[in-house]
Amino acid sequence: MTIQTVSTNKSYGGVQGVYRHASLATGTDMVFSVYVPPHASDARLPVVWYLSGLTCTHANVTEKGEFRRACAELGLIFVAPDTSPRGPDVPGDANNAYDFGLGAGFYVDATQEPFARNYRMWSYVTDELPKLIAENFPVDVKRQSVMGHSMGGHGALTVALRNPHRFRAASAFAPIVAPSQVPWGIKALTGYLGPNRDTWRNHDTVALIEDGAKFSGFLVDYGDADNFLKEQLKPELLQEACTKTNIPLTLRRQVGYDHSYYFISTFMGDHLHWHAARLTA
Ligand SMILES: N[C@@H](CCC(=O)N[C@@H](CSC=O)C(=O)NCC(=O)O)C(=O)O
Repeated sequence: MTIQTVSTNKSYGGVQGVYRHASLATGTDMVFSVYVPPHASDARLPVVWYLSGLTCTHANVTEKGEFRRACAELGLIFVAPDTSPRGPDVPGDANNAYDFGLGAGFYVDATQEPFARNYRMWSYVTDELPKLIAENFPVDVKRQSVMGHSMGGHGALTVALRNPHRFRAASAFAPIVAPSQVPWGIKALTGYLGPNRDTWRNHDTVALIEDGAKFSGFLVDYGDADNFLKEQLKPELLQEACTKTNIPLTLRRQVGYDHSYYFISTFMGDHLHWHAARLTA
């Protein structure tokens, strides 16, 4: 599997790169970013996966996430994939809405037409891209963790719950925790997976926990001035599910913060320290 370098820039002594490759999973070219901190030439470093939210490409967190200083200090590789396949032949939302189709892959493998061929973001982020990263960057695959924002927070939590032995830590900023119960998720899961709600449970954090999935613990931050909090995010449902099943959850209400990258970048350092503590233990 070959990758093409789009750009590299030195930052905090490491290298921020953007790369393109032909994805077998999605049948399209995909672009992702990787920050590699300064390291000894023979070192293998822990890797943090960051899954982005609706409307994002790799670029949003890369340009606004303010993760590089902490990653350089802590010796963490930071990988940011795109959120959907893209290209002239890739179908999107019928009305060009921002919450389905392009930029809104929801980290599932679609089974419904016309999305099933390209919208395979679950396979992409859990299988194809990890192999590509392992082949091309100095990662220690035994030390991986995952984090995300909003739709990407949903992705991070579901990826962790379904792969508890691969990921040593998982955290989220303002995640969608119960997509089966909120408008963004109902639209996406119906469109990609069809109307049978049984098939949605594997892609719903609260449902996965109710069905017995376990994880060592989560760190979740949300802002109490987030416009999406009450209708789409519902962190109280995650709290209830974790309490019932004894999954450790650090759920923090951040006063005055909204849904934006001003919020994410404020707490990014906290999350990376939390990940590093678990990745280097
Ligand atoms: N355009 C929409 C809101 C879109 C939005 O807020 N996207 C968030 C993620 S939301 C959940 O997944 C985001 O990260 N945007 C990119 C950014 O750089 O801020 C609307 O107007 O309501």
